[in-house]
Amino acid sequence: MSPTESQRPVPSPQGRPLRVGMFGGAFDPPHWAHRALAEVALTQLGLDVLHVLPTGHAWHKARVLSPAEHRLNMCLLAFGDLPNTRIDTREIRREGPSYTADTLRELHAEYPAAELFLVLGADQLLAFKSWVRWQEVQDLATLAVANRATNIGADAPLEQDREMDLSAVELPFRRLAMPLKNISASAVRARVGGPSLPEAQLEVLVPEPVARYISQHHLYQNPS
Ligand SMILES: Nc1ncnc2c1ncn2[C@@H]1O[C@H](COP(=O)(O)OP(=O)(O)OP(=O)(O)O)[C@@H](O)[C@H]1O
Ligand SMILES: O=C(O)c1ccc[n+]([C@@H]2O[C@H](COP(=O)([O-])O)[C@@H](O)[C@H]2O)c1
Repeated sequence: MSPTESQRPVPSPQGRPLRVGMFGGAFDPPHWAHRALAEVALTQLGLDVLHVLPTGHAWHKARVLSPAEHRLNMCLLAFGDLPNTRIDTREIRREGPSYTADTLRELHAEYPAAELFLVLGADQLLAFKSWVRWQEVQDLATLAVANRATNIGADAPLEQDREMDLSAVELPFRRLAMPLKNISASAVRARVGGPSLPEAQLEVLVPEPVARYISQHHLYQNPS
């Protein structure tokens, strides 16, 4: 099955509502922690389908994202072989900012009887109340959250293992159990843009086909 979104309906399971996940991100580039998060969401939430959505216009990010075409191609390479996973291009085709509330509303219309899950990392849970129409997001989907190491800057050492503190979060959310992976896309971009890095070293941070794509397309030579 082609991993890009298809109009083919997801078969209805017997005796329970369909379980549909949404996992959005800049994916600039997609890295191993993104892939691990998609995998634990699929298995721990028992998803019938997971929509992976590269962001279009990320209103909340200060930097300009790499062209959507590259981020989409890298998502196909990073997630394309996962079962029940569709790389969904609607946000990169949408005019204007990517608001998760709009995407979830569309998914709700497409899967009217389904249980929706929004898959995210702890940093985004902590920022959740800054999201546009976050109450609507919460009404439409269960937040499914993996923890993240506290030190996620570009210079973070890979072995950092302190979890973000979610104890003050008053919103209901479901935890996903995932070993901490101190990887961020910022760190990947910084490493590629730093002193020359063999492709093999990049594979510690991103799946091998993504590492090859980054190198073939000379991405992140001038990190921001
Ligand atoms: N190491 C990680 N552990 C857990 N969740 C993560 C991790 N990296 C990213 N995520 C989650 O994946 C989603 C998409 O993240 P995004 O594409 O912005 O990657 P990022 O590594 O945070 O990027 P950047 O460093 O450019 O801000 C978000 O919900 C984010 O919280
Ligand atoms: O809808 C919003 O206002 C909103 C604000 C911040 C982040 N999001 C979404 O959260 C997802 C992860 O964001 P990020 O910044 O970690 O790539 C991605 O799908 C974003 O579009 C959405």
